[in-house]
This record gives sequence, structure tokens and C-alpha cells, in this order.
Amino acid sequence: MSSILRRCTKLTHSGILSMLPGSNGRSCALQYFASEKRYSTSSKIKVDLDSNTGVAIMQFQSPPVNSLSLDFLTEFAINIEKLELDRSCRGVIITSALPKVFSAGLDILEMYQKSPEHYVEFWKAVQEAWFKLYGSSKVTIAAINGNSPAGGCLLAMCCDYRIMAENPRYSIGLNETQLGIVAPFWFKDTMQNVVGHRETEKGLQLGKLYTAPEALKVGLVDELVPEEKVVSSAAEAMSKWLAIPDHARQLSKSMMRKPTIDRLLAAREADITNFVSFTSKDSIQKSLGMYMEMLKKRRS
Ligand SMILES: CCCCCCCC/C=C\C/C=C/C(=O)SCCNC(=O)CCNC(=O)[C@H](O)C(C)(C)COP(=O)(O)OP(=O)(O)OC[C@H]1O[C@@H](n2cnc3c(N)ncnc32)[C@H](O)[C@@H]1OP(=O)(O)O
Repeated sequence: MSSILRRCTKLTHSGILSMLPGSNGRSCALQYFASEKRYSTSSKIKVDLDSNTGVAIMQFQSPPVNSLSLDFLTEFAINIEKLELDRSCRGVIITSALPKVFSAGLDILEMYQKSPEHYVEFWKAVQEAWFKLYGSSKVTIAAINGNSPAGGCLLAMCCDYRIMAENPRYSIGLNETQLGIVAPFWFKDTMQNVVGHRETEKGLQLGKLYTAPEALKVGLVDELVPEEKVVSSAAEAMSKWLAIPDHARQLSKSMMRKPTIDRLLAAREADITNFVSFTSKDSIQKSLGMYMEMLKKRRS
């Protein structure tokens, strides 16, 4: 991994990168990884695995805002599973290829004016993505290079370490209550495991979107770095995590996360039933419709 960084630094200093269109530290890391094995080329997510370092970089590339649709979540779970089974992969960096957004969270259109059967399928995909990422034995690092509300924040919180662009206009948090909906208990558990009970209580009730500096202050993210350095800093952090013997780190991770995972495993079906009945309510559909309208108005 340090060879990646040395190479990035060399290129940046030599000015070669500045000759590339749209080049910066972020693209340096991406270009380096891109020169390695293209692992998967699904339409919404790109994965490159560096066979020398064992580090995969997963880039979300689903315009306009990397919302977590059924298709996106299915691709995501398949990719994480594939990497999990690959013994040559030791770590995964998750980032966005789109400007200004890491992920806009769950795709609201998947929860709006659809059939109960669709809600079941969608919610199973949300659960599956969480199980795969939260339960991953690999080192997972979120390189958060844009806004990351709700489900986007959940994905980041599932990772072992979070590095965010220090842009004060970017925010992250579980803002569900602002949409008139309630984050399920396992979203809450995941946040509580990151920032503790009190901050989760405030954050969840207020549907708080933390600015990048606020997120650092409460421990929702671990580091803020200049935007162009988010991916190279993630690579640097990864090298520290990979210096620990895998078996010891993996057992420690599993020991910390197993109770949270077991809790959803035990309530999986009930959680789906709750989601379907909650989402199907007229009042919830009305709230989601109004929220989508608000997003559109804000744009115009
Ligand atoms: C009793 C207990 C029972 C338990 C039951 C559990 C129920 C709980 C269920 C689910 C939990 C929900 C989790 C979620 O993740 S909900 C999603 C929350 N997401 C948000 O609130 C983000 C909304 N989006 C934004 O704030 C912004 O888009 C942005 C900051 C991410 C990016 O801003 P910008 O670049 O300015 O883009 P636009 O706002 O202009 O958006 C472009 C385009 O994309 C559409 N869009 C944005 N976000 C979403 C989304 N999450 N899903 C679908 N579509 C989205 C937006 O409407 C624009 O569309 P257009 O006008 O047609 O172009």
C-alpha cells in the first residue's frame, strides 16, 4: 500500500497528473487501482482489485446520486460477497465516482406507490447488503467524498473506518425522521456502535445531518481530509489496518459485531413485515410523496 502512496506522491510532484484531465489526488489513487485487475464491471458499481496489495476499490457510479435501488443493492451485495470469498482480497475501500455525493441513501422511489411484494423484495435486499458489509471479515474503509444521508450513512457506518472530505457543505447522518419515517432498529444499533447511546438518541430523533466537522467531533467519521485526498488517505489508513495479522483482527471484529448481527438474524422476518406494513400506510406514503416533491422544488 505504501508503494501506492509513493507512486501517487511521485506522480503529483512530477506534475504528470496535472496534465491529465480532471486529475487530482483522488484520481491518482483511482488510476493506480484501475491499472490493476478490473474485478467487476456491473453498471452501477465498479470494483478494481490490486493483486499486489490485496486492496479492492469499489466505486459507486449510479447517477444522479447513487441512490440505493433494488438493482444497486443487489449488485452491491454480490460484489461484497465475491470479495469476501476471494482470499487474495484483504481490504475494501468504498467511495463514489460521482461529484458531491457518496450515496443519497435508499432509493425513495422503491418505497413509494409500489406493491407489498415489491416492498418485501426491496427490504430483503437492504438487509442482505447490510449483512454482507457489516459482517465482512475484510478491512472496510469508507472514503466519503460527498453527501451521505440515511442509507448512505448506514453503509459508511458499516465500515471499519471512515474518512470524509472536509468540505463543510457535505453532510452525513440518519435523517429518516425528517422524511416522516423511522430508522429501523438495526440502523440505530449500527449508529450506536459507532457514536454511542446519547449521540444516537439525539441524532435519530432530530434526523440530524452532521456537517463534516460535526461528524468528526462526535466520532461519526474518523478523519477529515481535503477532498482530493480522500481516497489516497483511505489507502494510507488501509496499510495500517493491514499491518495487523488478519486472523486476530477478524476475530476481534466478529466479537464486536456478532451480537448486533444476531439481533437482526433473529428478527429478520418480523423486520420485513414491519417495513411492509409501515411503508404501506397512507400517512407514510403521503410523507414520502411530499419529501420527493420538496427535493424537486429545491432543485428548481
Ligand atoms: C416502527 C418501525 C418500523 C420500521 C420500518 C422501517 C421504515 C424505514 C424505512 C427506510 C429507512 C430509510 C432510509 C433512507 O435511506 S431514505 C432516503 C433518505 N435520503 C435522503 O433524504 C436524501 C435526499 N436527497 C438529497 O438530500 C440530495 O439529493 C443530495 C444531497 C443527496 C444530493 O443533492 P443534489 O446533488 O443537489 O441532487 P438533487 O437533490 O437535485 O437530486 C437529483 C435527483 O435525484 C433524486 N433523489 C435524490 N435523493 C434520492 C433518493 N434517496 N431516492 C430517490 N431519488 C433521489 C432527486 O429527487 C432528483 O431527482 P430529479 O428532480 O427527478 O432529477
